[in-house]
Amino acid sequence: MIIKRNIMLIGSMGSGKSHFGRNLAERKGWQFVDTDRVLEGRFGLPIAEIFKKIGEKAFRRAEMDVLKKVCLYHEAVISVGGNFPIEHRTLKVLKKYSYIIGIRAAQFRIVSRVNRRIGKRPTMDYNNVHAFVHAMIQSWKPVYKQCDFVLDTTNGRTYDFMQRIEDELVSSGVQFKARRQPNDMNNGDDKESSQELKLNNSVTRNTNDSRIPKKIEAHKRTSHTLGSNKVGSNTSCCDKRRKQKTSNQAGKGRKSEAISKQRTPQGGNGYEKNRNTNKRRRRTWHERRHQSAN
Ligand SMILES: Nc1ncnc2c1ncn2[C@@H]1O[C@H](COP(=O)(O)OP(=O)(O)OP(=O)(O)O)[C@@H](O)[C@H]1O
Ligand SMILES: O=C(O)C1=C[C@@H](O)[C@@H](O)[C@H](O)C1
Ligand SMILES: [Mg+2]
Repeated sequence: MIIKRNIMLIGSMGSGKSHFGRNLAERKGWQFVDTDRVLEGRFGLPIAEIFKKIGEKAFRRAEMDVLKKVCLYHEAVISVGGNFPIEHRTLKVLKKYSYIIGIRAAQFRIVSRVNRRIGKRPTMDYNNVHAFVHAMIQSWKPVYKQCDFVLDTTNGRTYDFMQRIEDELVSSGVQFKARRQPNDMNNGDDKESSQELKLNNSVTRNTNDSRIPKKIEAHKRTSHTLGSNKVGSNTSCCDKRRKQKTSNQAGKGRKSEAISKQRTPQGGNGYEKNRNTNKRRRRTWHERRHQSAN
């Protein structure tokens, strides 16, 4: 049985990823995540503006960062940006969690779709859309070959496409793992999840191990830091504390010894002097009684 967490739609610009992603999520009652919208939310700017502000390299890094996080979502339909350079290595990691659907369309259809909103796609050459789209489709061909399923959206109704996807999911036998519920803590799902994340620590850091109480975590962190970076000072700190404790106890012993020496009838007036501190102290009722008994 194939088990995945979510469905991811990849494909060239204007192929219909966002359009079908939204519809599919609605149909399945799942959440819809569009990496373009996530980025826009993060930067508070439209895609083209983000591009202008931070440049293509930083944009791709930010996009990758979003992808690494959202690919771990459960029961989500995720639409990826249309110019995301999906390499074999990236796709392999994404496939571990996501059922990958490649969305494609014929050149003429893509040209008509991208021409609807000129300027929205920062890397698109709007002066030469046909040639640009042609080259883009060629570059996507090898990627579609690695998808779990490819949907051609050139002609047809959205409803029918949704039905085709559902049929394909049934025939492929893929099952989607639901998000862990709080009372499922001991069913091993949580353990598996953190192992997966550790295995792919290039994907994301495991920060959601809620089983470790915060105090213990903080303690662990402190002892780790002290233990690894400042071994000497940690040891001496403990030693100092231990020594102080011992000397306090010893001090108490000496004090009581000094007092007991004064517990003599010669002590007289109900007061006694501590030889160490040279201070006078009123004896307690018990001490006075004991003294008089002596
Ligand atoms: N099957 C369809 N029927 C009618 N309109 C469609 C269909 N598919 C996509 N569109 C329209 O085409 C345009 C581009 O589609 P969409 O934004 O979904 O593409 P995309 O693959 O997400 O593109 P990008 O990679 O740029 O984000 C949108 O205006 C969308 O409404
Ligand atoms: O031109 C581009 O590089 C982009 C265009 C849009 O399709 C976006 O989906 C994408 O994130 C970036
Ligand atoms: Mg889109």
